[in-house]
Amino acid sequence: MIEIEHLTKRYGATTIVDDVSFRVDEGTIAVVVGTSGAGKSTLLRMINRLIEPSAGRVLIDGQDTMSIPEDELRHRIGYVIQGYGLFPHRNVAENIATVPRLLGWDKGRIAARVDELLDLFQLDPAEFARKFPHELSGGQQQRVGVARALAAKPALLLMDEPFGALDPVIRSKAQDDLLAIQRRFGTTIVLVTHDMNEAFQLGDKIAVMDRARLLQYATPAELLTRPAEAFVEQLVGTAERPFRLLSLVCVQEALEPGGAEGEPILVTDSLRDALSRLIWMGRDVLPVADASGALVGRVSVKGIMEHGRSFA
Ligand SMILES: Nc1ncnc2c1ncn2[C@@H]1O[C@H](COP(=O)(O)OP(=O)(O)OP(=O)(O)O)[C@@H](O)[C@H]1O
Repeated sequence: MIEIEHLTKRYGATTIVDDVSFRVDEGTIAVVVGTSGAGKSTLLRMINRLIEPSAGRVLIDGQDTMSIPEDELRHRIGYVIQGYGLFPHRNVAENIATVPRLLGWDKGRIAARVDELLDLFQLDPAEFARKFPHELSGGQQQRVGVARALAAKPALLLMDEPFGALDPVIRSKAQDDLLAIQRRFGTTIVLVTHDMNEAFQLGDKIAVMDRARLLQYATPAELLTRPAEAFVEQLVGTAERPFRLLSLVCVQEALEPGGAEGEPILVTDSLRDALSRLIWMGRDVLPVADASGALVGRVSVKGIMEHGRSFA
């Protein structure tokens, strides 16, 4: 668990981060959103002490980061930035091995971890381990950057606009991959983004910042249904509200008995996906299947609409 308490950064008379407090539970993702210059990156960098706070403190599993030597802290906290920050003269395997090497892992253990991560990020070790960053696409560099940050199994991963440079298709895949890997390793993540869709897709909790202050820290559903201030409401986008809410609910929640014609949708898909498919196919009902492919019922436009109205 990470606890941010009254964290503040001042440069001269200007306050960049103003008395920000929130808590990130173990194995969850907190996303920090807000306008440009709101202080998001500064907040993130105070967590691993790349920037020293003017006031306040950060606790990792109850331990004050000020009491942890800086190099140890950087090993315990992975850090991914836009542009990936890969070492240009080191190949992919060497890049990923950076922190395990500093920690003195033996060669066999490092090699096994590098292969495991390359596999996980769908980069064939035989093809990619010896390549240099300039020989990779942007999406591949991004994956190597995240793999490197995860190499020594950090307790916490900080990500500053990690997908900012990717095109929309690769970006969406990178977000899905991050979620899958995060669920697998149980990594705690704090991620900064400009992109509200990304915040809603990834965040267990979302922190909204504006002009150095934290306006609200809440689950995506709370942010949509109970915005603390007009600014939050505006940022979330009132027109998008029902669709964002539907994207947070599984088909399971609106499952009805009975069958229907056509290709089934999964119980774990979102109601937004289901509605989109229903509209596109010009149908009123779709069959629903579970992970094994067995039909378990159906979902209807009417049922989804009723669900959507219950949010209001
Ligand atoms: N070393 C510094 N000295 C003075 N002001 C600074 C310094 N570093 C950052 N700032 C200012 O602090 C404010 C917040 O910067 P920060 O990068 O944290 O914002 P941000 O929310 O991450 O912005 P963006 O989304 O545009 O990256 C900005 O107005 C910036 O100009």
